[in-house]
Parts: sequence; structure tokens; C-alpha cells
Amino acid sequence: MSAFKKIANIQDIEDAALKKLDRNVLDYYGPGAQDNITNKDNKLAYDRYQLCPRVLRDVSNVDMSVSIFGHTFKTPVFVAASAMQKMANPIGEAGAARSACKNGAGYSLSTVSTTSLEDISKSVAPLESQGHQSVRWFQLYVYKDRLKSLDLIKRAENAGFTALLVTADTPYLGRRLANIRHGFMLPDHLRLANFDKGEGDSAKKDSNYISKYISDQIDPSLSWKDLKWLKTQTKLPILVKGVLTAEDAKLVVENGLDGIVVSNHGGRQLDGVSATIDALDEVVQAVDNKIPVLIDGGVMRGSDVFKALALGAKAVFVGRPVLWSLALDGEKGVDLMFDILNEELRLTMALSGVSNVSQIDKSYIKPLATRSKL
Ligand SMILES: Cc1cc2nc3c(=O)[nH]c(=O)nc-3n(C[C@H](O)[C@H](O)[C@H](O)COP(=O)(O)O)c2cc1C
Ligand SMILES: O=C(O)C(=O)c1ccccc1
Repeated sequence: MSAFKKIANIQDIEDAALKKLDRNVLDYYGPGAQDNITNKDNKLAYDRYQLCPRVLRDVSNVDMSVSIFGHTFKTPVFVAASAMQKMANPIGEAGAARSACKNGAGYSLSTVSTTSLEDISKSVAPLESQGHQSVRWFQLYVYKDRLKSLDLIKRAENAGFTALLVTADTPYLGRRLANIRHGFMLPDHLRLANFDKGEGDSAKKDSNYISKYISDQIDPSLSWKDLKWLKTQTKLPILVKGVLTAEDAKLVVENGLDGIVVSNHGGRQLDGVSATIDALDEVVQAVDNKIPVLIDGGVMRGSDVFKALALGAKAVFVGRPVLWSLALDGEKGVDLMFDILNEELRLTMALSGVSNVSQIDKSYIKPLATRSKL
């Protein structure tokens, strides 16, 4: 018997990537903070919802497109902003940006990427001239040095990014035990490409590079008034990334911001918070359709995407699945990831009796009933 195994789902991609990457990278990409409880629960929580399909509905055509801020996307599966993707594969962030563009998916780039904003735009330009549309958003960390953040915003605007995701859950870095135990180093041949050579070099000498970088540079005093000020500095819509409660969701609306990403940073910040899918409903209720609500964390299958849409998310970001896909096979790996998630979502919709995403609502899911004992 041949040992050949075809990749069939995102777990297969993850398993293959775990065999390829070295410890330094795996320690950084994989675990959540502290005891990994929230990171695990992000995935498990999806299994606590059941699907409630309807039948005999004519599902011969299924349309997965969604519209946000005037852009239409072919799929609600978006690429999350995650740092330092060249550690997964030399093509790094550009591989995921190109794949998202070919798939008509949303793309987001981290402030602390190993490919610059400008190089991301260059990497998708040939695809755009073939008629593909790239919709790219920039994830902004607000630096103590405000000029540094303002410069990033200007560069994002000039490089064709059309929204900002301001990360609100990281005034300090969460305690990531594997990185504390073994140390973490950005490999010498890589650098934080949005900055002059040398950015983070002082931290680089520290065995806990990232936590030192954040405490040196990122402003832990950030508050709502700063986001109101940021709004005056750009025409781009601003989404707040890292909201988990109805209270904060209301403040996002009251402060005139444009969107929400329900996120716990992939369980990498405050361990012990709820799974994002369990926080989604209260955020969606609080926002009352005034601004779009998106979600990330633990999405591994098309049926997870379906459940998030049923609870009111407009789109879903995937973080680690992109990193594993890059590790597996660069841009082609991310193409495979989109093929799988899109096919799974299409099938979940068809088998649930819906032919477009606007039909998906809470009636198609229910909390898992306690299984009766045999
Ligand atoms: C290795 C890694 C690096 C990340 N870097 C950033 C970052 O630079 N900025 C940010 O806002 N979120 C960052 N995130 C969080 C992601 O944007 C996203 O919230 C999370 O990965 C979603 O969970 P998932 O990995 O389970 O899909 C990072 C996540 C990972 C796994
Ligand atoms: O690791 C992360 O999750 C992250 O957000 C980050 C922030 C600053 C530098 C590097 C990574």
C-alpha cells in the first residue's frame, strides 16, 4: 500500500506543516498564551453548534459573494494579518496576498510583516492587470511615536490599501510560554520590512524578541480618544480588531468607527476569554446592523464559516491556516487552502438549502443539545 496521502482538509495542511517547520517557528506560530485554553476553545466552540438544514430548495447555483465597504468579494473567507510570514516560506506575505487576489478574497497585512506594504501591492499588480481585483487592508499597531503610525497610514493609502484594522487587544504581548522557555529569534536574514533596516534590532538581541519589541514601541495608553483622533487622520474606514463584548461594540459605534473584528488574537493574548464564535452574537446584537462585524479565530472548515455567517458575521478571517498553507507549498499552498474552504462552504450551503449568503441566518444553527446517554 502506498503511504501517499492527499490533502483533504485544513487539518491535513496543518499536520503537514507541523512536520516541516522548525521549533523556533512552531513555538511562535502555533500556541496561544498561557495554557492555550482560548486557542483550543476557538476551534472546539464551533462543534457546539449544530446545523439545521432545509431541503428541496433548488441549490443548483450557490453564490458565496459578500459586500463590505462597497467592495464585492467572491468568498467570505479572508486572510488574517499575521506577523513574519517569511518564516513559513520565502514567498511570505506576497504568496497569501496573491492567492487572496486570485480567489476574490479579502487580504490583510500585518504592521510587522516581512514584506513591505509597497511590495505587497507590486506582487498583486500583474494579477490586477489580468482582471483580478485585490482588496487589501492594513493592520495597524499604534506606536508610542505617533508619527511612525501616521507614516504607515499614508503609505497604506498610497499603496492602495482600502481599510485599516486597528489592533486593540495588544497593549502588551500575552505570555506565550513556549517562546519564554526556548526564546524566540527572527532569523537573521529576515527583517520587519515596513521599517528602516534595524527596526527591532535592539529587541532582536533579547531572547524574548517580540514581547520586548511591543513594550518598547507599542503604546499601552491607547484609548478611545486616540481612535477618534486616528479617524481624523485618514479617509480609510477603521475597523477595531479584538472586540469581545457588547459594551465595547457599542463604543466602537459611538466613537464613529467603521467596523469590528471579533477576535481574541487567536488565543495569543488574554488566555481564558471566550471563544470568538461564542462572543459573536452579543456583538452583532449590540451593533444592530450599523457597521459590519467580522470574526477570526479557530476557523478550520467551511461549516465553521457558515456558522459564523449564521450568527451575523459578514466575513471570517483565517490566521494559522494561512501560515500552515504557506509552509506546505507557498502561494500554491494558500490556493489549496482556498479551494478546500470554498468548496466546503459551498457544499455546506447547498446541503443546508441556501443559495446565497444573505439567506444564512440563525435559523440554520442551534446550540448543541446534550447528547443523551446510550
Ligand atoms: C503567528 C501569528 C502572528 C500574528 N500576528 C498578528 C499581528 O501582527 N497583528 C495582529 O493584529 N494580529 C496578529 N495575529 C492574530 C491574527 O490576526 C488572528 O487574529 C488570529 O490568527 C486568528 O486566529 P486563527 O489563527 O485561529 O485563525 C497573529 C496570529 C498568529 C498566529
Ligand atoms: O505575535 C503576534 O501575535 C503579534 O501580534 C505581534 C506583534 C508585534 C510584533 C510581532 C508580532
